[in-house]
Amino acid sequence: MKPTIAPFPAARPRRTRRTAALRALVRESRLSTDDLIWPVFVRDGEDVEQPVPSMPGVSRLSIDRVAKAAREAESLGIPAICLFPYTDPALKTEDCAEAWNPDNLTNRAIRAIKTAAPGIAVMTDVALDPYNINGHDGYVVEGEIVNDESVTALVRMALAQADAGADIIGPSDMMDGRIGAIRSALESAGHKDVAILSYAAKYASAFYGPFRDAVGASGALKGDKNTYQMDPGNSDEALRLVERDLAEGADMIMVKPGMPYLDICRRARDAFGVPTFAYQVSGEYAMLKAAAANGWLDGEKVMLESLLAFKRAGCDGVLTYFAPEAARLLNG
Ligand SMILES: NCC(=O)CCC(=O)O
Repeated sequence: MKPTIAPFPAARPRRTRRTAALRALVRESRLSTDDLIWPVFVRDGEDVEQPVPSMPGVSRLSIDRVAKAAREAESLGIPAICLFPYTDPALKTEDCAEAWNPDNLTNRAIRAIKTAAPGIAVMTDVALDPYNINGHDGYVVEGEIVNDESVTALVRMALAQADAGADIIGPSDMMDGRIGAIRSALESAGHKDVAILSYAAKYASAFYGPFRDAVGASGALKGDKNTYQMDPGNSDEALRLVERDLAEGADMIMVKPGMPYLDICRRARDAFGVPTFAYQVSGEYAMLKAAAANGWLDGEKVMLESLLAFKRAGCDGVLTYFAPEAARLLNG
């Protein structure tokens, strides 16, 4: 669409910016609590809230506290919560068997949330890194991250999460073929209504640093994730991956990280028109929090502006550690 604009002074675009009421009338994108997915870190214990130093305001929560957080999220109008486990290093192995333990942290947390806050959607993460002694999202065999064997394990993990009651499965591992494999396993197991939000365009980014501290993966990770996550220089490839994941049965797609990749959000939205999400990752959160703590930025304003930018870029919603803080402001 080519916008039509009369020559000055017939057109004075400042007319519609003159008052708050006029600006509200012509605003193109809006942020609401409906747009938020809240990522939460789960740890062992009872009544524990352990702050993550590189993510001010974010804590690892014991399951009882996760249930409480879910109730709070529900009352704030946040539609979904996404679980990430901080796994005891003693449970990390080469075969990653804890990943499909029906009683692992994530699966227990799903059940606790379903009891405490049945109205909220529970999203889970599918990748082996929280359970892998090597810190990688797939199996490591002789220094290589092997694809097909990893997919078999990821399917087991996803099935255990669906059995525990997950509403949305979020494969973040970036192995090839995992969406189709998970989709057909879910169908066969009778989980035909469990949705898949595919981390379709997940980049090998340095913005994940604080997250790896939060889930205790920084120490475990040997090497980097460049052979499976995307090269930050690529854009056409992201569209191919989104198309592939949709063809394999993804219901929704994600671009990750968020702020440095808004161009990818826009391209994906325009090309496919499917429910599109972005993940405003830990490093993005940490940057804004650090600048605000120093008084260099207005924390609340940059938070809301950064979240609105995802909507403008075509996203339906955003995974953000700011979710409860943003929701409180949005609810006024
Ligand atoms: N699979 C989930 C992540 O890698 C999150 C990254 C972040 O928040 O930095």
